Amino acid sequence: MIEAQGLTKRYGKTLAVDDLTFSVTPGRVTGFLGPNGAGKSTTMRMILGLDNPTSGQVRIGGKRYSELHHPLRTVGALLDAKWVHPNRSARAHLTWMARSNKLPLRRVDEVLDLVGLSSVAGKRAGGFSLGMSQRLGIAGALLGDPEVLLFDEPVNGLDPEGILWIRKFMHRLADEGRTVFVSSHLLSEMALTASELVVIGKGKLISQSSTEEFVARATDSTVKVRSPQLEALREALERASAQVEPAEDGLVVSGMDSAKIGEIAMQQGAVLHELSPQRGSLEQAFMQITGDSVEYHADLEAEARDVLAPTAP
Ligand SMILES: Nc1ncnc2c1ncn2[C@@H]1O[C@H](COP(=O)(O)OP(=O)(O)OP(=O)(O)O)[C@@H](O)[C@H]1O
Repeated sequence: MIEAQGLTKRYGKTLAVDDLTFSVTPGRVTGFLGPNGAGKSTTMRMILGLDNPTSGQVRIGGKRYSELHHPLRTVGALLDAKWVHPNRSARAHLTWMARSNKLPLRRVDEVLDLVGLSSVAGKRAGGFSLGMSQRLGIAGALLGDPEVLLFDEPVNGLDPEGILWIRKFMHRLADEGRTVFVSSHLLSEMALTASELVVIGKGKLISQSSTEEFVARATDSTVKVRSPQLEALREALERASAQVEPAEDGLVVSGMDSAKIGEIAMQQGAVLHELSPQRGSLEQAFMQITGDSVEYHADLEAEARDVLAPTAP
């Protein structure tokens, strides 16, 4: 469990983190979402005691980082995958970490196996691809078998296979009952990875909710309906104050949920061939919620375009 209370960090004139209050619970992946420069890394550094808050506090399992007796057994983190000494092998790097933190050396081979690096354990980390470096970073985070894990932009720059691996691995860690907090500016990625979202912009909390709620709250949900008795159904829905638009082979209904639409269809004796809620994307949700902030809006629009754009042939 991570709990931030009024967490604030000022660097000179820059208010990097502004009165953040949120909590991250065990057993699920919580996404920490916001555009570049929103304050995600600064928040993570404060959670890990690498930076002191200007005001407010953050606790892990009820304690400040500096109060933890065995920090690596409580919280593991991947902040920058490339900080490993390039001439050290993966195994030598993890052994050094285990020794300096008084962790059992048998754990080194266990974590190498967990992240699938056993076969390259003796190779120089400097020759690793980004994906392998991320795995090594994750192995380091897992050395102390901690309950709480923090990952800062873990999929940045990875190929689709690497992204999928990280996503599955995070789900697995959460399924083991751990607290998994992962930052990203990739909105689509977070929709697939996280079931809970802490969303920030300009250092401030925009929302904390389930990913589903975040999208549902911020986008207009509609329901697609197909029926052989379309006209009669359309009239009945309009009489019940739903907004109805024609679609290619049916209707798109807003202002009414699918349960109510199904009841009205039954009363009309209309057969339903389709009754499917259409959800907006996380991108739309973020745009809507942060729409009043021109700076972020532009930034996010560009990001959403990058995320969603098909790659050029
Ligand atoms: N050590 C520092 N000194 C001065 N300003 C800083 C420092 N660290 C961060 N900042 C500023 O604080 C703000 C938040 O930065 P931070 O790196 O936490 O954002 P972020 O959401 O992690 O973005 P990114 O994904 O680009 O890293 C930015 O305006 C940044 O320039």
